[in-house]
Amino acid sequence: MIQISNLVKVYDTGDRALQGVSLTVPRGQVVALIGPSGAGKSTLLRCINRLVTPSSGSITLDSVDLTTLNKKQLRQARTKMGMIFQEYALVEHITVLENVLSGRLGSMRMIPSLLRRYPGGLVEQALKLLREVGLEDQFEKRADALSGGQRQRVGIARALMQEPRLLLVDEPTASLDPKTARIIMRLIINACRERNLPAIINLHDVQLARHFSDRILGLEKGRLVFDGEPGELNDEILTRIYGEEDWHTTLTGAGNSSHGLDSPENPVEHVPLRIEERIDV
Ligand SMILES: Nc1ncnc2c1ncn2[C@@H]1O[C@H](COP(=O)(O)OP(=O)(O)OP(=O)(O)O)[C@@H](O)[C@H]1O
Repeated sequence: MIQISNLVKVYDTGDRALQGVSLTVPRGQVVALIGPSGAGKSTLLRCINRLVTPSSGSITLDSVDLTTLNKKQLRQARTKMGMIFQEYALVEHITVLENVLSGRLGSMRMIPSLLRRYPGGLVEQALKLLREVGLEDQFEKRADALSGGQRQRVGIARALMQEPRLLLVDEPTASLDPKTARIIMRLIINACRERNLPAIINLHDVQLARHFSDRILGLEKGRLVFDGEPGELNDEILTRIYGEEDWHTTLTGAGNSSHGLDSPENPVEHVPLRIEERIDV
């Protein structure tokens, strides 16, 4: 469980990116974080993994206050936070398998980690994760020989390799086509369901957020202006978060046939990937 209390971040430039954000995400809950550009979504994720130092407030992951840790404790805490990035952040010149294994480097002892000597059990675990994301046949390929969708699958497997207690996901689908985006979201959701893993997913795509998350948080100018179930999102709330727009088409999917998403009242709970989804991307 992650608990955030009255989190404030004021950058040196004076930008007040977060202005007192409080929230609790219990185990197993998948939360979509939405909001306009500059609302503070990335800052919130970066405060949690402490790439950014909060100005005040507290962030507690499984009873450990992340804001008061020294360097060594922080390194340890980070091993329990799996990150998935928009641009994948893979090491291009090494194999898919090595990229997945690298998820474990942070929790290995110094010398084996420097030499990248992974115990046999870890290799089996990485291969199992590659099977889970549908990439078992590609384990020897170099990362730079993969498509965007395949790269994101490696990113997911690498984050899961950490055996995290929390997943932090920053725009996982922004560089992908709509169908691949759905496949990737489904993989993330299924992984969380299976592991009872909480996740905070920063998303620009409101339809994907409504379709795949358990809960939606709306940030605007550093403040939480919505916290509710996907089905509660309506024109009025979207206007509060993003400003005036014809939100009807976004909410109904009208005029956006490429997504063709189901209604949030009938969400995808745990959907196995179809055969073509395992090999297409
Ligand atoms: N390193 C930084 N230094 C100074 N100001 C920053 C820094 N990073 C972000 N900001 C400011 O903080 C505010 C929130 O930015 P943030 O990137 O968290 O928003 P966001 O919701 O993630 O936006 P986007 O959706 O465009 O990525 C903005 O006003 C931004 O200009």
